[in-house]
Amino acid sequence: MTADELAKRQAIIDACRRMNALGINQGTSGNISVRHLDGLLVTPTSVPYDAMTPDQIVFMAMDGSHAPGQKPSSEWRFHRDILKSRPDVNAVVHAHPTFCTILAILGMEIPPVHYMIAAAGGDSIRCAPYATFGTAELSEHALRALEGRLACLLDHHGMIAVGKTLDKAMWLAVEVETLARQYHGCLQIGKPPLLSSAEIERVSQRMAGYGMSEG
Ligand SMILES: C[C@H](O)[C@@H](O)[C@@H](O)C(=O)COP(=O)(O)O
Repeated sequence: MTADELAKRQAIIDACRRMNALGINQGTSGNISVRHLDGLLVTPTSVPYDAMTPDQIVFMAMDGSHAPGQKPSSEWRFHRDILKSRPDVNAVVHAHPTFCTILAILGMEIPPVHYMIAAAGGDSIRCAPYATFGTAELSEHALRALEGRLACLLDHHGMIAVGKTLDKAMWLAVEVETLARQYHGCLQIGKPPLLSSAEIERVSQRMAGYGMSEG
C-alpha cells in the first residue's frame, strides 16, 4: 500500500470519528468514501468507528468488485454511483444527523431559509424518496436528488454531502445539519419567509472561491 493510500484510509477513519464527535451521526450509522485510482475507498459495514483500522477500509473498483473477505458499507452502491457519475466529486459523506433526518422523515426538502444553502449548490436541498437501505433504487433516488447539488436528504433515513475533497464534504455535512436545525426551529414559530432564487444565485457567485464553500 502506498503512503498516499494509507493517508486516505486514515483520513476516512478520522472523518468517521469526527462525524460522531460533532454530533452529526451516531453509532455505526453513516459511511464515507473517497475516490482512489480508478475506484474508491469506502468504509466497511457495521464496524464501530473507534475500532476501525486502515486495512478494513475497502478498495472497490467502479464495477463494484473488491478483494474477497472485505465487507464494504451496505451503501456502497450510492457511493460508487455518485463517484462514477460525478467527476466534480471526490468524496461522499453519508450520515444520520438528527435535524436532517427529522425533516426527511416528513419528506421535506430544505428551502432557502438562510443564504448558506447556496453552499449545497442551489436554492434547495432536495429530499430523495424512500427506498430500502443499500438498494440500487435508493442510489437512483439519491443521484436524482443530487443533480446540480452537493447535498440531499434521504426520506426516513438521513443525509448525503459530497465534495471535491473529504474536508469539503465534511464541512458541508455540518452546514446542512445546521440549515436543517435552523429550518426546524423556524417551523416551531411559524412559516419562515424564503430568500429568492435570484438572491441565492447572487450568493453563489460571491461564494465562488470563498474558503470551504468552493466545490
Ligand atoms: C443499516 C445501516 O445503518 C444503513 O442505514 C446505512 O445507511 C448506514 O448508515 C450504515 O451502514 P454501513 O455500516 O453498512 O455503512
